[in-house]
Amino acid sequence: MFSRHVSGSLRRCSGRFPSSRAYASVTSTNPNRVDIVEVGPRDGLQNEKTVIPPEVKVDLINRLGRAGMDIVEAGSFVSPKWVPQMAGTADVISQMERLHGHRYPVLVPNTKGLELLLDLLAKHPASPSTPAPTDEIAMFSAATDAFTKANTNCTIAESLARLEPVARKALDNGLRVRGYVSVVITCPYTGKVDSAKVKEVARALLDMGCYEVSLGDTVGTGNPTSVRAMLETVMGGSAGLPAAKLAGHFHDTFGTAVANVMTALDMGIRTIDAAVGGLGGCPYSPGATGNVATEDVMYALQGSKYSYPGDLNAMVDIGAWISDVLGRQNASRAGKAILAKKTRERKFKELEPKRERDGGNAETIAAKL
Ligand SMILES: CC(C)(COP(=O)([O-])OP(=O)([O-])OC[C@H]1O[C@@H](n2cnc3c(N)ncnc32)[C@H](O)[C@@H]1OP(=O)([O-])[O-])[C@@H](O)C(=O)NCCC(=O)NCCSC(=O)C[C@@](C)(O)CC(=O)[O-]
Repeated sequence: MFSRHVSGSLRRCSGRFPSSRAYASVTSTNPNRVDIVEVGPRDGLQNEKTVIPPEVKVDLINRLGRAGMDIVEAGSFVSPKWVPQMAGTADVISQMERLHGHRYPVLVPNTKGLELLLDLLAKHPASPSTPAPTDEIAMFSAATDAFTKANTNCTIAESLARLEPVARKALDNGLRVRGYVSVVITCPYTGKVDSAKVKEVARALLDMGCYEVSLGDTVGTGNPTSVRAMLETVMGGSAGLPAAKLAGHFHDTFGTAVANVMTALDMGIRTIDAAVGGLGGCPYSPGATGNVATEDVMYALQGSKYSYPGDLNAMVDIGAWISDVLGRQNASRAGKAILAKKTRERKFKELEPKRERDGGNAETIAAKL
């Protein structure tokens, strides 16, 4: 089967959710700079049917970094009994290229996961030439008990109680902490989700010291109307959460993920999670498809007021490469269209000598391609 820049200063957060170690998410002072958290190597690969060899994961992360993706979620320290695809993250993050100014968050579900990570970091300290494997964890809860139980074997309240000491210890060890709330629109087990619950869980994660909470439409049923309504609840009212502390994480099950990204940006959110080639899915969200494709987000933002990291053409090539390696369809619409255009242009160029020889008409030949 396996055949084959941007860095900016981190701003300390202030205001409603003070934490001496917390950081604002936006790495640029440009108010229209969109941070893309490339989640392909983690969210993308965790749902593959076969376990991906560490060298493929390392290759993917290295390619993404070289393509200018400056925040790459590199893996997770979860139970291998629950998500075998993420076993070997320690090897991956100690072997991957660590580029200065880039961030490589890893998912941690409990104290055990954090301890495994801290042991690894002790063995691979930063040096003047090489940054530490990571300086950031991501913790996750959800907006329904049913999903939290399926994903982490506990209720929401138990998960928050479990995560609180993880956040404290991570912050004490100089790590940034990001949070996730899953199933912010629909739960695969209980249906429509109450946005007030999303707000409550996101607030709890921010209060623990998360510098940002990513709101996950895990099932991918959201559309601009439901996403807007959810964000209005989360961000609205006197106790509304600030857009600067939120990120959007949209799966593309119903083909609305790019529209949902644009809705989130419209509402002031400036951090978007995306996966190259539209990889991914959550093992505990049956029927959901991959994340919004990074290439599709980049393409949608072209010519807009928004700037973003990374090189679209390089990402298109990586999307094609990893889809090929995994033997799966490339789920990026923009990626496939750009590749098809590149193929047409290459063929057109290859036919140039023949065209000249035959006195052929360039437009006629181009039309045949
Ligand atoms: C939370 C637990 C561990 C509870 O699982 P549990 O079975 O209740 O935990 P446990 O403490 O009884 O441990 C069971 C076994 O796992 C081991 N163990 C325990 N913890 C770890 C660890 N950290 N690393 C390595 N091993 C661990 C532990 O040592 C023990 O091993 P044994 O004694 O049987 O040999 C489990 O449910 C789990 O790992 N869940 C993770 C599920 C997951 O990764 N889901 C995908 C990520 S979330 C997501 O994708 C959504 C998101 C973020 O993308 C946003 C969105 O789209 O919504």
